[in-house]
Amino acid sequence: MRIEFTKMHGLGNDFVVLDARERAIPEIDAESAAAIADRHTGIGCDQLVVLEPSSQADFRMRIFNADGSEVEACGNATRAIGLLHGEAARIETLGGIVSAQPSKDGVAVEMGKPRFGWNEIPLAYAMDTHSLPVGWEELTDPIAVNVGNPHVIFFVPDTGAVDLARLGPEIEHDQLFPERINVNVATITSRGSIRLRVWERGAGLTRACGTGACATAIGAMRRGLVDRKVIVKLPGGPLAIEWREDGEIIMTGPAAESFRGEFDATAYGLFAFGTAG
Ligand SMILES: N[C@H](CCC[C@H](N)C(=O)O)C(=O)O
Repeated sequence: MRIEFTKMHGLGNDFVVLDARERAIPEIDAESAAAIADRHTGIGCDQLVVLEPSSQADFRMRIFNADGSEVEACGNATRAIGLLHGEAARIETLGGIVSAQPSKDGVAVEMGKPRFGWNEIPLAYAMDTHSLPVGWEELTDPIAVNVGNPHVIFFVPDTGAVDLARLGPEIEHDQLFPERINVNVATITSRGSIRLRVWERGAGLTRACGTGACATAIGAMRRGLVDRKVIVKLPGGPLAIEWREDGEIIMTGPAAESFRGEFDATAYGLFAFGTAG
C-alpha cells in the first residue's frame, strides 16, 4: 500500500503530514511514528501529524513526537495544517479544539485557554505553579503552564548560555512531571519581546516550538514581565502571541510546505488493515 505525505515546517520545526481525511490509512502506533520520524532510516521530522475525520470539528489532528509519543498539541503543526487546508478550520486535538485561519501574513491560530492548576500541568504533587520551588543548576524559580500540552519555563539572563542539550532531558524526565514536560529557557528583551529556546518533550532541541512560545508568553505575562501582545524570537524565527481579554491564546506566524512524496506502508510497519504480520 502506497501512502502519500506532505513535508512541512513552521520556523524550521518540521513535520510529516499524512492526510487520512478522505482515504483511511493503517493505524499509526508509536513504533511506526518513530520509524517515519527517524532522520536516518525514515523520512525524518520532529513530529508526525495525521489528519482524520472528526465528529466535533472540521477534522481531527493527531500529533506524534519523534519518539513515537502521541501528544495533545503542536502550535507550529497547527499553522502548517492551516496552510495545507487553505481556509479557516476548527481542528480537534487531544488537547481540545483549536482553530486556524490562513492569511497572506501567515496563519493565525486560536490555541485555547491556558491552565495553571498543579494537577492540570500536571505535576506529581500540589505546588504553586506560578513559582515552583525547584531548580536544576542555574535554572531556578520556574513557572509551569499547560497550553494543551505541558510546559515549564525558566527565565534566564542569556538563553544562549544554557546547556539545554544536557539539562533539557534531565528536566523532561524528572519525576515531578508524570507526563514529562517541554522545557523552555527564555530571556525577556523588552515588554514586547522574548528570546526563547526549547527542549521539546519527545523531540529534543527544535528550531521552534509554537506551544512553547505560547506558554512562555503567558508565563511572562502572569509575572508582569511583558504586555499581552508579545513577539517570541525562536532560533527558527519569530511568532506573535496575544493573550486576548477573553482568555484565548492567539498565535500568528508562518508555515511552509517543503515537498511531497509517498512511501510503501510496510516499510514503516504500517500494515494494510488486518494483515499485521
Ligand atoms: N513536543 C511537544 C509537541 C510538539 C510541540 C511543538 N512542536 C509546537 O510547535 O508546539 C509535546 O510533547 O508536548
